[in-house]
Amino acid sequence: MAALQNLSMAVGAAVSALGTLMFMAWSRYFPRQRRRRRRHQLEYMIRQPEENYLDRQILVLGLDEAGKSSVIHTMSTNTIKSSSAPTHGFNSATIRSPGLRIELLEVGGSFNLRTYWLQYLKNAHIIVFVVDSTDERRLPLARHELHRLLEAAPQLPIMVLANKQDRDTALSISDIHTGLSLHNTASQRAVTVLGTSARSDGGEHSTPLQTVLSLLQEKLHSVKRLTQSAIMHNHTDLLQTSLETMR
Ligand SMILES: Nc1nc2c(ncn2[C@@H]2O[C@H](COP(=O)(O)OP(=O)(O)OP(=O)(O)O)[C@@H](O)[C@H]2O)c(=O)[nH]1
Ligand SMILES: [Mg+2]
Repeated sequence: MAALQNLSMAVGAAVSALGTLMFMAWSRYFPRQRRRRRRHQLEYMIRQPEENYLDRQILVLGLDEAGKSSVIHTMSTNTIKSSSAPTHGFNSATIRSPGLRIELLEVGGSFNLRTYWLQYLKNAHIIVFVVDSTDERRLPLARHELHRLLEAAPQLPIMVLANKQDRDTALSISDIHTGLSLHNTASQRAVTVLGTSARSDGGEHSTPLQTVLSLLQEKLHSVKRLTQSAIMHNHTDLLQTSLETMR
């Protein structure tokens, strides 16, 4: 009888120890699961706005001294820079606006760097081609470089900025348009030419750079990017079939 009593006490103690262990395991495991779930929800909420952005790139090209860095500075900071050093390589700034994260990327305009321009077309959504309106002597060279881009990527929108309109010696927008032979472009899309100044408001023939930025933002909501195979020289026949959507 005593042996039976001892056995039932031992079984009772074992059951209670097991119950305690199971309770401890349960209470440790579930709060951790809940914490993990809450952390995932939080991470998702933090990531959400990023996922709603469209990443867009504006490729800013043009001859050396045209004013590319100055234009990028004014657009991205809404301030005027009194001087600017030549870009040895590239230079960039990021602008955020509702639904867009825009990278303004300049590749320097010196002779050596111009040979690399075409390599940057594949990531661009729009080209902004900056021309020094006071540099009449090099307007034919600017035309040559611009038409090289137009031929390499006929589908890519291009906006030309006739910059330095604040200067007395600046050519008019219509002179720049003619000097760049834009009426001769075989490309299907019209190339917009806007007068600008990165130094001041540029007077009555200028479009403020913040207005230019708004126009670009509008365009960037709808543009597509070209695939690598669409960036070619003299093989425009394949271009029609090589467009891909961004998302
Ligand atoms: N008056 C005037 N000067 C300008 C304007 N934009 C740029 N500049 C000046 O022109 C010079 C060249 O400007 P940058 O912005 O460095 O030219 P860039 O096209 O970036 O030149 P690279 O980097 O060498 O290819 C600098 O001294 C600028 O201050 C403008 O709208 N008006
Ligand atoms: Mg520069």
